[in-house]
Amino acid sequence: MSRYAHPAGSRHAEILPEDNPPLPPEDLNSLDPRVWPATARREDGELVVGGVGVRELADAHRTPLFVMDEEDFRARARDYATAFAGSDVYYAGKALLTKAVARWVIEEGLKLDVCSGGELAVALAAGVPAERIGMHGNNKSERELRRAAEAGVGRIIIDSLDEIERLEAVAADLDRTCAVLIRVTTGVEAHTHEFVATAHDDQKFGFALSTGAAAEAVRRVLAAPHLDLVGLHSHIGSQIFDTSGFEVAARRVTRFLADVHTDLGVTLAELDLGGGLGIAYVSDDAPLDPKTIADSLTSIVRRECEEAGLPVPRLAVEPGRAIAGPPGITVYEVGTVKDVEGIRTYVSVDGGMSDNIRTALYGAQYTGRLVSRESDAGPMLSRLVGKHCESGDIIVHDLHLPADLRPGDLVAVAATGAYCLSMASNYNHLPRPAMVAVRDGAARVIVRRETEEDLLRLDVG
Ligand SMILES: Cc1ncc(COP(=O)(O)O)c(C=O)c1O
Ligand SMILES: N[C@@H](CCCC[NH3+])C(=O)O
Repeated sequence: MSRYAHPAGSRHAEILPEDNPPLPPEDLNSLDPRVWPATARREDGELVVGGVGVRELADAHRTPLFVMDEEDFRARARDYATAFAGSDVYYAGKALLTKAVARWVIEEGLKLDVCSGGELAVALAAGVPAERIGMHGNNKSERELRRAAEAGVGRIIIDSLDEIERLEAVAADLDRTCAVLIRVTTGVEAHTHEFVATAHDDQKFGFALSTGAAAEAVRRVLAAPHLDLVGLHSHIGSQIFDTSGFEVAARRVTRFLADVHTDLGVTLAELDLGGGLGIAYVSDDAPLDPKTIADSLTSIVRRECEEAGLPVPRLAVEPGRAIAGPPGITVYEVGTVKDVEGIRTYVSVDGGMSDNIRTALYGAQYTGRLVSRESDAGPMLSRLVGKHCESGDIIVHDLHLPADLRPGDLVAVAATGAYCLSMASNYNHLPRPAMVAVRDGAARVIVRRETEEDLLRLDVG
């Protein structure tokens, strides 16, 4: 399973990925529909996505190139909206946020979660109605809070006592009331990498239920005249493949809703259970479908509320990866193929950790294929690496590519739509790649490639 690798000594060490390299796939040219975008197929041997061939894309837009299957992205957004009808689905913009992406999610009936002033600026520039935006962040500055309050965002998720004071002061100054949720940590440890698990007690997000911090936050917000407490928020982690963690978290938060009701006489109307739903990075990952998740979450919250004699709150979820990840691929050009005798073959491509930091950061697993042509050659166990000055600059640790792979071939890595462009850097002064949206045989640049001028633009010498 493509869980994350874990640092030595981590308490998650029991889920380290297998040390043995995977067996070669039966067919090196196959495109598993669980992993590749919905419209991906081969035509005359070449990968075509959204009706556009990768060679044409690479020639027109160069490589590395992020290619986003727009119809697949929209369909995934719609599936969430349909499965969670009657609830709110906030697309988590941290996964991937561009003006086009923001418009797609709004057109498909979702709302948008941002977690910084920069993401808020993109959302507003895209024309997203402020009331459909929710704002997260464990250290929102006064400036960010002011911008959000001035714009009239629909809700702000409170993450610290300092923020309660800060937002109250801003709202008072603007003479308006801000709707807020309180982010609570439930003590649920999702089975994921410790850098991305977010609901255990010993971390920076939210207010712990177990220590009384959450109850104190509720009291403070209720006492703030310009804050309107509408609900609670809980997010348990990322790349989660089963609902058990959500169920425990939902139960604990619902019990806390009941305590708030009994102790403070306040009925909170909203419950946001966050994002974190896993996707298939490799073929043996088995993600849950939105309907299963929706049914499970709604029934557990309903049951808990009935038992506690509470009205059922309006639910919200915040999927990011599950919408943006699978429809995106990265197309690279092979530059060098180096056989380190008796060990493995290193295939170097024209990007690397600057366009996909997830392998280096989390030990994330990916899969890839030769996509500019088909090949009958046998499998060559390869390590797909970038062009950065780091030996950890690895995109895919173990990947079977055809043994006749040569410089100039195009290789695509699947499921890179989420947290690749959004976490991209300019390390070694590599310009960040473009992203093109492909749909119905047409390609449209939605983020242009950086140039050397862009790299020098901020360097004022
Ligand atoms: C508060 C919050 N909501 C939503 C998400 C989106 O998570 P994912 O992209 O895994 O669905 C995250 C990121 O983990 C998050 O921190
Ligand atoms: N960036 C992470 C997920 C963390 C999201 C924010 N809580 C990833 O690529 O898996």
